[in-house]
Amino acid sequence: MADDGDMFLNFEIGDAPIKQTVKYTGGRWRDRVKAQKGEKGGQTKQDSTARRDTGADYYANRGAKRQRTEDGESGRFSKTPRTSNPAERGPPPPPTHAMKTGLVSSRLFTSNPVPVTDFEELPQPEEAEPAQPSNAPLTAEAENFLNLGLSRRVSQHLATKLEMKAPTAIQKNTIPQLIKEDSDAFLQAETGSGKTLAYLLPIVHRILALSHNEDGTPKSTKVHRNSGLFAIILAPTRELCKQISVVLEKVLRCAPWLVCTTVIGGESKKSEKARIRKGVNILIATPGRLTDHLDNTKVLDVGTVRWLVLDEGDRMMEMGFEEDIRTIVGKIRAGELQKKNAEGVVLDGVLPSRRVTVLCSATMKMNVQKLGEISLEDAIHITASKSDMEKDAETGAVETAFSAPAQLKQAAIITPAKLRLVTLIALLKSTFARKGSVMKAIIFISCADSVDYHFELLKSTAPKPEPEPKPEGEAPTKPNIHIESTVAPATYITSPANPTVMLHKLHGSLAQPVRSATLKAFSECKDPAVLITTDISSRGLDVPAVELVIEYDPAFAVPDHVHRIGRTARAGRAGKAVLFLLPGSEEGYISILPKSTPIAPQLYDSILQKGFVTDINVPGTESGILETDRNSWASRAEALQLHFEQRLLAPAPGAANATPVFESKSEKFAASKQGKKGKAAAKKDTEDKKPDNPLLVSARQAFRSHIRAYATHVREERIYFDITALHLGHMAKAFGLREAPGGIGGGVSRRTHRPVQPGDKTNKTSKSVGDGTSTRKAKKDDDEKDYGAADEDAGRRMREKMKMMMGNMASEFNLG
Ligand SMILES: Nc1ncnc2c1ncn2[C@@H]1O[C@H](COP(=O)(O)OP(=O)(O)OP(=O)(O)O)[C@@H](O)[C@H]1O
Repeated sequence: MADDGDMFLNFEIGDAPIKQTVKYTGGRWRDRVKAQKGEKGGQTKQDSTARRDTGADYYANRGAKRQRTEDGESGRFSKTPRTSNPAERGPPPPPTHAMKTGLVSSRLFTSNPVPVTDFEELPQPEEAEPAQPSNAPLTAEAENFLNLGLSRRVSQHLATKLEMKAPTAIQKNTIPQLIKEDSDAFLQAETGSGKTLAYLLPIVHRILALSHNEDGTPKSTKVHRNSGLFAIILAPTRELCKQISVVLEKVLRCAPWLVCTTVIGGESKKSEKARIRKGVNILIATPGRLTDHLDNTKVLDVGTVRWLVLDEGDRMMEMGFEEDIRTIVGKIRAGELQKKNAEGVVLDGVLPSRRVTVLCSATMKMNVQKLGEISLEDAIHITASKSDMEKDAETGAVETAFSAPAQLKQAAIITPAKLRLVTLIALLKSTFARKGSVMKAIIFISCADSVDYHFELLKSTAPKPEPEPKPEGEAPTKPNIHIESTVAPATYITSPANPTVMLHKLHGSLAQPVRSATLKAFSECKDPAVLITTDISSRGLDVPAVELVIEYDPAFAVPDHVHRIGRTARAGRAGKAVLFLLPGSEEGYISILPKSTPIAPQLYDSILQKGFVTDINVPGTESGILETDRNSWASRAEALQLHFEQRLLAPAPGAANATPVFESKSEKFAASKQGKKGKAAAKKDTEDKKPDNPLLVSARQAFRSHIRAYATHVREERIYFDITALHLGHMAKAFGLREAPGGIGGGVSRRTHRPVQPGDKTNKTSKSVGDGTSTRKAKKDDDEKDYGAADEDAGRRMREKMKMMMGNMASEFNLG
């Protein structure tokens, strides 16, 4: 679409926050007065958090009129420069190539909202004392596993084979309790503090005690895989189940006669059933799948089950597993507790004489209390700090505070919506600027569509290199088909010093083999690696080399934020978490985040400066680098944005005669206006629409899902994430779109409308998914929100916003 200033005036205002006061400076004075009057009648005083920038940013000297005509956003900023203007931090860069050629539809650095944070007043991050790790193992001198009551066999195995000489604080407090007592327990400790082993080790120790004495000598009783199912561990995601299973398998190498297995869906129930039938002592399962087996396959005898562990209990409740958990708890409790197993081995006395439930989480939401009511009886609250536990025991109340690991460095980047994408790339570029500086990073994004889009946008478009020929007689290595669409080089964020960075994507709409293979590829990647993901990866995921977590979209609730950032700084290691926030009300969110050290808000410009200090690699171009006529970071940022926008508008093969797909009503309007100028011009424009570029389709879909997701922040936090204050036009820019596409407020289900991506579950829109479980179940085994009909409240609010926007747009058109 041509960059018609007038047209943009109309369209951009339509995307603006509803609360914003619009000042009209273009057109005839009569129209201006009329519009201003109309505006006064309909709007309250402008919210300070939605203030517009002066438009002076980098181009202060260029005059308001010129800006208006060039960026088409006239009338929405005052003429007084503001102090937080980045231009004051250095000389304003001259017009870039993109600006001169007129190819920029709306400039990145103008008309951005101004942060409310006074950055001058803030202490510099480096001033803060480095904190001592709070989730690290204790020193071997202070404590060891043997002293906690674990058998010599297990303790030695931990020390020699797993290189764990001393327990962590939560392990120190949990292990003796679960070995000696048969009461229910609620384990609450920071992310990465070793809760998994805290509950696994006492279980293994006690099962082992059926057949072995304390000193490791065997008893006359033999225990093997058919001796009974003794423990069931439930976790919300398949990934987490697999991870727990891997940890348990490592521990069980000291007792290879004991067997654990997983039932998690994603593979045939028949094969799961066969595995259970062969005999299993510890079962790890997702609630939906376990209920299915208990209800339908009847192979599980729960009479010998002594432990039920609910790992990440609050997440399971959040995902709608309440009914399944009730069923599981009910079925386990209903069956008679067998004092002896089928072979006559006496279980009571060695194993708990009652059924023990262990609830486990780093955070606690209200729904955990509900879960506690369903599953726990007189539970003891175990935390990492003895004094907290004593306080709880005294008061009879459970302390709800939770914290991030003390050594985790946290920062917030205040970035206007338009600059989000380039700032993200700049951050990644500077992160991976040197080889070996950071090995792995995770980027959290609110929804699967947006993950798909950002992966497609950032991955290399260059054809895959041919595999190196093998010596004669040697079979060629087979490429892993499961990761073909989820792992690719990330050219844009590489540098000459660090030429290979691998990009990965993971979300709940991918088929299970793809999910497992991608996670494995990310964990085992020897090159620096980035994982773009949804909250599917926020819980429990333990990839030790993750040094950076980026919350590109803030979490939907503070506890989720704690879990996300907890993917780094695990078991005493260092880590950094960076949160992207929009200027304005989102900045207030920092005040409610748990932090051991202050979260340092930073303005985006320093990130851009650092990231775009060198050329940007661009896949598929002749020179291999992004060309700008000036070597300034600002011009690189603009050129990169333009490059993305052009990639989106590039014609898809054979699309010239296709029916145009308009991004929004305003685009349609533009086309019809063109029509008035002449049919030939209109036809050309129509052909220029490049309708079927899959990246453009993906960008629109990602944008829509993003906006819907934005509306689903928990109620208490919506004062910071106010959908009505969101500038849709600016946000569209962060998706490489020139303006916001329509169709946001329809309340349609993301899953049914999402374009199918390679590697996606094949029949997710049909009733039956994969192995015959219902769609409802398949959804529940996934761990993402469905931003569709389910969130009627969000849909309603979006519809209201769209209605008001449309109203605004219509009145704006009258000005033209
Ligand atoms: N005693 C120990 N010594 C050394 N490393 C340990 C010890 N216990 C656990 N770890 C390591 O700490 C890491 C985190 O453990 P784990 O995944 O159990 O944490 P968590 O508390 O469950 O975290 P989250 O709440 O995020 O799920 C793992 O890599 C694990 O191997």
